[in-house]
Amino acid sequence: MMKDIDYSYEYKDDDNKYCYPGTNVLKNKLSIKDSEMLYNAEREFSMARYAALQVKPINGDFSLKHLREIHKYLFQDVYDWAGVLRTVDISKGTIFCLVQHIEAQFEIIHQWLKKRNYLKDVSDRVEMAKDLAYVLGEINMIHPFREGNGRAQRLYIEQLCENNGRFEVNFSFATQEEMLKASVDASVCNYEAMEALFLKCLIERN
Ligand SMILES: Nc1ncnc2c1ncn2[C@@H]1O[C@H](COP(=O)(O)OP(=O)(O)OP(=O)(O)O)[C@@H](O)[C@H]1O
Repeated sequence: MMKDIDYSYEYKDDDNKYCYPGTNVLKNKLSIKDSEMLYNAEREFSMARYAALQVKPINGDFSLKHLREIHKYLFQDVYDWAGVLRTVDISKGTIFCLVQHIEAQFEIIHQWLKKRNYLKDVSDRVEMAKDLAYVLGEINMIHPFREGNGRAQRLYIEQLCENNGRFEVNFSFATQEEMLKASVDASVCNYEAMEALFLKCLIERN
């Protein structure tokens, strides 16, 4: 049973620069000033871009630059700051990485992956689930962007699987609640729920 925590974002005052004055609506290229309309439009645009990247991924070295390129592609229609690291500290019950540590913290994960040849040699499904759970749990805690972290990091993970060649990951096999619980648990270095989520979502290719 999940604790009753408010998972909406909280920001410091300097978040104002991301939003239209007096609102919590993110400034956007579509000039939408209604939060529900923006939510829907942003989902539609990013879904189309997400599908395009699934067909033709952005090649990269799984560095923060690579993740930024993915985010930029996904949100290019909606936000000027697509692909740009956030400049405001954020929390959702969980306090995410402080702005000044984002690059260094991501580099730790990048080096971890590099040492493991970007998981290219993993052939065991359980081992792959364990490694991906760690990577996603940690990247989620970094939360490099003001919005759109979930979508960008899921694509990044899909591309890690693609790079391995033996596995595919289909996140639609897990619910949003399962992802949320797994993410919250991972924030205190408990990766069990995230591993279980990957065991549900990882498919072995023929
Ligand atoms: N309290 C929390 N602790 C840790 N992770 C959280 C928390 N609340 C949400 N998350 C995770 O943050 C991610 C969503 O981040 P964000 O809202 O920036 O991305 P999004 O792409 O806009 O959303 P979504 O993942 O719903 O498509 C999800 O993976 C979610 O599980």
